[in-house]
Amino acid sequence: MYETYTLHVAGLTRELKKVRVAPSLRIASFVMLGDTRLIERCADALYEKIKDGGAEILVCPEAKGIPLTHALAVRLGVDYVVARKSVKGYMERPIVAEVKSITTTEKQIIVVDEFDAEKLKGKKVCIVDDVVSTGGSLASLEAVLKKTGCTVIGKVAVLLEEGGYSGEDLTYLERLPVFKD
Ligand SMILES: Nc1ncnc2[nH]cnc12
Repeated sequence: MYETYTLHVAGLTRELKKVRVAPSLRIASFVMLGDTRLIERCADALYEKIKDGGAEILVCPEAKGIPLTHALAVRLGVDYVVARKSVKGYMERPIVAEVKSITTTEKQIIVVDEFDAEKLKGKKVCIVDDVVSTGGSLASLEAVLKKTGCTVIGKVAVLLEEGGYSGEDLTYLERLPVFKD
């Protein structure tokens, strides 16, 4: 049996499973994939916070934040790019950076290919993610984006997890604790 953490976000309540990610660290697992009501409500709430920010395109790291990014992009009337976590066979001249993550022990990468880089070039970009924890994915994504010639004008997430990222430059809805036991 799992213990749970009760999350209140965007007017909804969800029970998150506490899962162990290290010998003395459990996180409350936040998976919004497939939860249509939660995705839509969070997109509404984030839209209200960033609608006047001037974003011309959104970027999200795959995978859990993709439906949220789609919902937010529709509200803003813009397109989005999904930064992938592996180099695909069809990618031309991929731009790659390494990622350090709280949930994954293996080495991870983040990658945008030339086709997506072209969409981003010269644009005002807002990065979207479901949870920001250590900020590792954000930092790697920003390193990749720098090489595409776009300008990151904002960063948004549903949750800021107590994982080391200051959150000063992040627009988010709620904070999420971690459990050191
Ligand atoms: N609490 C969490 N739930 C799901 N994914 C995460 N990534 C980092 N922290 C997370």
